[in-house]
Amino acid sequence: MTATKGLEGIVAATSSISSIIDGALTYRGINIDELAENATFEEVIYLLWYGKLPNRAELAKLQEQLDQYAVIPEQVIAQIKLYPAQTNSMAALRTAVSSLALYDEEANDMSEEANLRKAIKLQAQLPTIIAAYSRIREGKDPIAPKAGVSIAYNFLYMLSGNEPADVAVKALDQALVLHADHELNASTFAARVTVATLSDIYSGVTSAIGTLKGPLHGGANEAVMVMLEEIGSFENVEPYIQNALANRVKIMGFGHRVYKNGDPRAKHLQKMSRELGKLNGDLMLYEMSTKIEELVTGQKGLKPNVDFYSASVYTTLGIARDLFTPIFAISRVSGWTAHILEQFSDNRLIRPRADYVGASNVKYIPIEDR
Ligand SMILES: CC(=O)SCCNC(=O)CCNC(=O)[C@H](O)C(C)(C)COP(=O)(O)OP(=O)(O)OC[C@H]1O[C@@H](n2cnc3c(N)ncnc32)[C@H](O)[C@@H]1OP(=O)(O)O
Ligand SMILES: O=C([O-])CC(=O)C(=O)O
Repeated sequence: MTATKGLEGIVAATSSISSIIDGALTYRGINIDELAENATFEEVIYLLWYGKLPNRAELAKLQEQLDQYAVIPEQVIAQIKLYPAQTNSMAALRTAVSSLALYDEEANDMSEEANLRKAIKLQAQLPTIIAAYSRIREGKDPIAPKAGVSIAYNFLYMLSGNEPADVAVKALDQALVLHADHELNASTFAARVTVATLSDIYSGVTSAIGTLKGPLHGGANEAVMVMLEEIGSFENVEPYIQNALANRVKIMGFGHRVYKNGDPRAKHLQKMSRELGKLNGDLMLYEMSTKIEELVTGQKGLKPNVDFYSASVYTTLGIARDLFTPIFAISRVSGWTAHILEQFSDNRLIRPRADYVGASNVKYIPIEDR
């Protein structure tokens, strides 16, 4: 038995949810470019869960269900109020999502209907949790979700209490479409491993949130913003990046395990970053980002991934840096739950082997002789 470090190139599941073939990403067979240009996030959620685009009645029913479940239990709000002031936003989300299960009577009901209902609840409640966490730490009261509006609208509304601008809602909605699913990425794999033991869907999503948090995965969008802030000016891009590359420092938001010729989602976020920058009358972050891309791609051949331009997009939308990865989770919970439902539908325990490289034939030494 020989191990493949990081399971690179290993096919570990069959799935009909999303594919990456020859550098092209599809959700249920539909190219991401078409979805990014035309679909709403709610249509994508339906597509991922049910395998087809919804008609008007089906979409209206999903909207009704999301409205019905968007309010989070009072006890979860009360717990968020007790989190220490400096709590990491993804740790807060992970803890709050785990505690949702405590107040859901059907948390351990493994029937298909209950699992689908819990997927809808999770999708509806993640934005409410993150917005509540954001307001509570600012010393403000959480704002209740509105009915009849999109997840993108509701999230921006619950953050500020103001009606969000159409352009902001549209940009966030497109970002949510682009982040919704991505084959067997690390957090989705973690979710599938968890539920393949026949553990519950809340446990699966909690595992996934913990996995998305890391800077080699979803945490990279926040790390990109940290880098942009450290660089601070367009003039400083070149010396900063040259120094980082010379010292073999990883440039956040570049490279990908699967895409070697570029992430098809990045161009949409780049375009959004430029358009929002123009509208705001401030293209500095966009221009710094394109300069970083020119240098990193030119010298290392590494291309930007989905996390790179999302940093300037979210900042231009006025969103706090540490909410970037939680926003990724608002989107990706649609994919995680689709994969969890798929795993349940044809389950087998996921239990690979390890190539043992430790010592052998070692004798036990009594404690007094050590
Ligand atoms: C939504 C997402 O999860 S997208 C990914 C988000 N993560 C990031 O943006 C973090 C930065 N990128 C990375 O760390 C990596 O490219 C990963 C984690 C995405 C992919 O990792 P892997 O497939 O394991 O590639 P690995 O880290 O082995 O890199 C291969 C080579 O490219 C280099 N490399 C890869 N990414 C980068 C980078 N961002 N900056 C500089 N060098 C890099 C590595 O140093 C390595 O070089 P070497 O062979 O000379 O040692
Ligand atoms: O697929 C991956 O390894 C990471 C990624 O881009 C994603 O999860 O969107």
